Amino acid sequence: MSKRRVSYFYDPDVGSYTYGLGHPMKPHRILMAHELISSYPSHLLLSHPSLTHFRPPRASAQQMTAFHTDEYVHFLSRVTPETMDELTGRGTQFLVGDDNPAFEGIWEFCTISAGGSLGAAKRINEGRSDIAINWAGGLHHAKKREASGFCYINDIVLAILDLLRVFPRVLYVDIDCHHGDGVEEAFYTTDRVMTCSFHKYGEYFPGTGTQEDRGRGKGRGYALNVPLKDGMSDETFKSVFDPVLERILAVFRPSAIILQCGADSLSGDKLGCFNLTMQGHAHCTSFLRKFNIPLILLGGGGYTVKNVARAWCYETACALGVQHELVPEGEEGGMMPWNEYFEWFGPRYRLEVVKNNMEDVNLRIADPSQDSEDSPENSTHRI
Ligand SMILES: CN1CC(C(=O)N[C@@H](CCCCCC(O)(O)c2ccon2)c2nc(-c3ccccc3F)c[nH]2)C1
Ligand SMILES: [Zn+2]
Repeated sequence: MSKRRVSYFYDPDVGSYTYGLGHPMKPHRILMAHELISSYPSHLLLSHPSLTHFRPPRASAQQMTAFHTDEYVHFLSRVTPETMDELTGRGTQFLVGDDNPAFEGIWEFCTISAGGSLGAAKRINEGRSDIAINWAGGLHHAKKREASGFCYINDIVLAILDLLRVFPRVLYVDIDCHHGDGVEEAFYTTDRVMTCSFHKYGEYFPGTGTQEDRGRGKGRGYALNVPLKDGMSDETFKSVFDPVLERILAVFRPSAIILQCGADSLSGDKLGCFNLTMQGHAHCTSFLRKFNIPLILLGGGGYTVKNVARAWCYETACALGVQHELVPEGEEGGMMPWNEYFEWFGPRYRLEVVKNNMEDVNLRIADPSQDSEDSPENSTHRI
């Protein structure tokens, strides 16, 4: 495991924001991940000699308008729960539907999330880090002029725009259970950014991301969608991830990479429908790290908070190449050190996300005699 210079961006205020009662998105998970990462013995993670820890400067409105409209950014900087209805024309503009509430501190939350990803891009642009991490980033649904899917400011698009000032070609990889539509849309017509998203497709938010969507004009062939079905397992995922990424790296030859590590693709996620273990999810980080191309790791979805913290802690270790000290190879998940949220990890208190026995629908053989409209489920039952 050769060394990598790693930068870790974290703002201790991020965990205090809440989307409101009953909303599945919990910024508190970022705090839990940080507490777990901090709980490992000194030489391991945050005090590892190759890791530099930053509290990133908050992104400014001006930085955000590199992608978003002035009107939308100005709106986000002043909207409150009280003024939301009036300022959005009863939810018809900017914040559509119940997914994207105007919660207390929404503007500060956006500046922290985007500030971390812009800090990461700066470190990579300066050539001072090989890998830069912002678990508060990865908000891939946010659009130019409106919020979507719990995302308000698209920190990923902002970071990629910054990288493009230095690097000729940027690769974006997205392993969130939901299609990375906001990032794909932003770069759909350029050949300087390749977007590659692995996601559940079929009666699932946001509904985009079919294999046929491959980019437009100069960007044709520079958007890649891998639509998947319920129950995706570690083996299935690896069998499609590795060959697709090998080919992209050989043909596109990216000069920088951003990996969105949405953790709702883990087994048992509250909103997800895949069956990845912590190691299966982290395989993407380890796989990409090996190519020694400047790499940014970002967060994303993830709604079973204890498993989000486990995955992002383990992936921080993968970035440093010390994951086998946290979970000895071949052994079951290692007992985790005592930490602020220890009781959340019961009853085994281990650094593990184990798979369940749900069927991997991706393994069903599509029956060619069925017309394509039928979902594989139907054809299997038809006698
Ligand atoms: C009108 N249609 C119904 C809406 C819809 O189905 N939205 C998805 C949104 C799921 C967002 C997933 C976000 C993400 O995980 O991809 C993410 C978040 C940050 O980075 N990535 C959704 N909302 C919820 C939800 C919202 C509020 C309360 C409870 C809920 F279950 C679950 N799933 C749209
Ligand atoms: Zn998601």
